[in-house]
Amino acid sequence: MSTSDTARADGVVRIALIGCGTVGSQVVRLLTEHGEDWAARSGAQLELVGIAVRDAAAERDPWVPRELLTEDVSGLIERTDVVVELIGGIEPARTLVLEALRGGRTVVTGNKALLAAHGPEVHAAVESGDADLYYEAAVAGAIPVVYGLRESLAGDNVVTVAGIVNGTTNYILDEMTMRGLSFDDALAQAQQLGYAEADPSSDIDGHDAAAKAAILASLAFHTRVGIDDVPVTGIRDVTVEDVTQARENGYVMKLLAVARRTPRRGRPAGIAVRVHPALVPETHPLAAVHGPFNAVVVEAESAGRLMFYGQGAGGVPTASAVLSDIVAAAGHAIRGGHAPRESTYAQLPLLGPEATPARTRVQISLADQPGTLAAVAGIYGEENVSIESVHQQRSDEGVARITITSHVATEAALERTVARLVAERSVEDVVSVSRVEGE
Ligand SMILES: NC(=O)C1=CN([C@@H]2O[C@H](COP(=O)(O)OP(=O)(O)OC[C@H]3O[C@@H](n4cnc5c(N)ncnc54)[C@H](O)[C@@H]3O)[C@@H](O)[C@H]2O)C=CC1
Ligand SMILES: N[C@@H](CC=O)C(=O)O
Ligand code: NA
Repeated sequence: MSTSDTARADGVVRIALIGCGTVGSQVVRLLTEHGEDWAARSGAQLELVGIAVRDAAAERDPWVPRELLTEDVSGLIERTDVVVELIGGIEPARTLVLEALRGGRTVVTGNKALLAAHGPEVHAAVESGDADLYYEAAVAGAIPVVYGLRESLAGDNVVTVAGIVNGTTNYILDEMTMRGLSFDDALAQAQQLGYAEADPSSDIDGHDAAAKAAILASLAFHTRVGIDDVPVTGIRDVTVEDVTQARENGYVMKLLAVARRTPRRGRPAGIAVRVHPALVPETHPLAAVHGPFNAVVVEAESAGRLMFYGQGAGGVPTASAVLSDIVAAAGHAIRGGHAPRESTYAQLPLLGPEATPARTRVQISLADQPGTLAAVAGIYGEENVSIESVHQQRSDEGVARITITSHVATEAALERTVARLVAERSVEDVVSVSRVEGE
């Protein structure tokens, strides 16, 4: 008898929770507080049969039933239909998720690190075990963007996905921009509020956003994209001066995950996925995303532009996404049917820097003499980078501060341009190089 046969026989879907931290504890609360609603919506009685923890004696939130705590994870998995993995990280999460799926148990997880690093293995286990995999919480917390791409946009062709998908870094950049807080103080607050990963360097260095970008790109473009396919720059080097100056010039600095499909403006077919800080015009909807909030803008051929906005981090909002997956899984266990499987039929190639579209805003200090600006413009021209605007801020003691904003060029051409600016004799300093997105 398979696990869903058992569930169908008695109408009870047995749930194992692995990990009872920021998100897991809220899942326990919501499961117990609103059990009647979940039963009515899924047609199943949801029974939390155990909570696997590392230390059963540790202090817990008052609503966590102590009698359900166990340190025997495998023993717990064997007794259940749906396994909710909320420990995070690669091991032992990978082994436990594979064990559950191969045993025919549906898995609900918020673990983007695991999915982005071991997606093929996890999805293969889904196929082998005839169970389902749900991961709404893995990308942008409460925002139903996994559902949106996997189900709502299954009848469309996505062209671009661009968003703020890490609450911690958005909180930090926002506090630096709006309140002038230092990076360290803003990070400490984000940790206290439960937004940051157990190891916050994965937020700050962009790896959490890169994992989410890989998952979003895989869903959007029906192509397998892993975390190693995503070039990433985090926000560790962003200073209060950078964000302040951006603001003075009509931009807001955001850590963006961007995934684009070409052909676009005559470039070859493929996809480019990136995570990096970028200047967004203050009139763009992403500029208005404050605090730990996330937003994902999707452009699709027929639907046009869609924007998903909401809370991307924090125990309670993330638990909402986990609960929606649990209710869907329970409904399928009782009534039949499956969640959509991994779709990778398109297998579009990943574009390198020579084919990846990008724009930059470069600030240089330039000797204020005849012909120096022409030399700089010549470098842009020779590298086939079209200049959108040139702005001279001031000229002190024979040195002019110039800001050059490019049109869309390739990443490689922009990198060559900057390297040549650094080597150009009349350029005293390349003060900053920022990506520009969203125009
Ligand atoms: N906190 C957030 O805002 C969000 C978190 N997520 C994801 O949800 C998952 C959980 O995140 P959090 O609750 O924030 O993490 P957390 O660090 O607060 O909780 C994880 C819990 O798992 C426990 N644990 C670790 N290894 C274990 C093991 N072998 N057996 C049993 N328990 C074990 C830890 O002791 C801890 O209590 C992660 O994959 C994370 O990326 C996703 C979206 C938002
Ligand atoms: N650490 C993450 C939490 C959810 O994924 C974030 O800050 O967004
Ligand atoms: Na989500």
